[in-house]
Amino acid sequence: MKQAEDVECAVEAGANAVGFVLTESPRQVRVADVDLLVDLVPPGVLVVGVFQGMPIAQVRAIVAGSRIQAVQLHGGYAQADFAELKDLPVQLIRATSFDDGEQAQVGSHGEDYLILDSKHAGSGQTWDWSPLARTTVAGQWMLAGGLTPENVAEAIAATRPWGVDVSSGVESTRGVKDTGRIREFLAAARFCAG
Ligand SMILES: O=C(O)c1ccccc1NCC(=O)[C@H](O)[C@H](O)COP(=O)(O)O
Repeated sequence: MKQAEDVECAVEAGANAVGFVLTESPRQVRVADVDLLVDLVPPGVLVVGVFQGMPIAQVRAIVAGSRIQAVQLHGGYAQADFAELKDLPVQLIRATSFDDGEQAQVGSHGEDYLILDSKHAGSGQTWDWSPLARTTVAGQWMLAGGLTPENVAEAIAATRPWGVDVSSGVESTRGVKDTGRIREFLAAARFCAG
C-alpha cells in the first residue's frame, strides 16, 4: 500500500495485515513513508515489509530501523537468510511458488508464515491451485497470486488456506489501489472465514 486512504480502508474493512513493498516495484514505498503510514495501523493489524532480491543485510538494516512487524521475503532467500533476521522482533513470512508434488512446509526455512504464490510475485497472475486441493499444508499458510474479489471465495473453498494475500486484484491499474475493490475482497474473504 502506498496511500493513507488505502491503509485506512483496509483496516476498516477488517484486514489482519497491511503490506508495504520496499523493493523496486511500481508499488515501492520509501521507508520514511512507511513510518508515516504505520501511524494509521491499529494494534492487532500486522505491518508487513515486502522484499525481493535485496541482500539480507540490507533487509535487516531497513527492518531494524523501522516499525515493521513482519518481513515477507519473496524468491530465493535461503534458510541462512531467515536465520539472519531471527533475533529481530519481527515475524517472518516466506513467499514461494508451489509446484505439484512439492512438500510445502510452514517453518522449513525458519519462517512463521508461508505464502504460496504465483511464480511472479505481485503480477496478478493466477496459477493452478488444484494440487493444493489434494494436499494438506499444515500450519499458517496463505494463498496468493491472482486473487480477486471475484475468485477469492472459490479459491478458499478449493484450497482451505489459513489466510489469503492480494495486491493486483484490488487495484484499478498497476500500483493504484481501489478502495471499492479492497472492501469487496475483504467482504468475500471474511465471509468464507465464517
Ligand atoms: O507487488 C509487488 O510489486 C512486489 C514486488 C516484489 C515482491 C513482491 C511483490 N508483491 C507481493 C504481492 O503483491 C503479494 O504478496 C503476492 O505476490 C500476490 O500478488 P498479486 O498476484 O498481485 O495479488
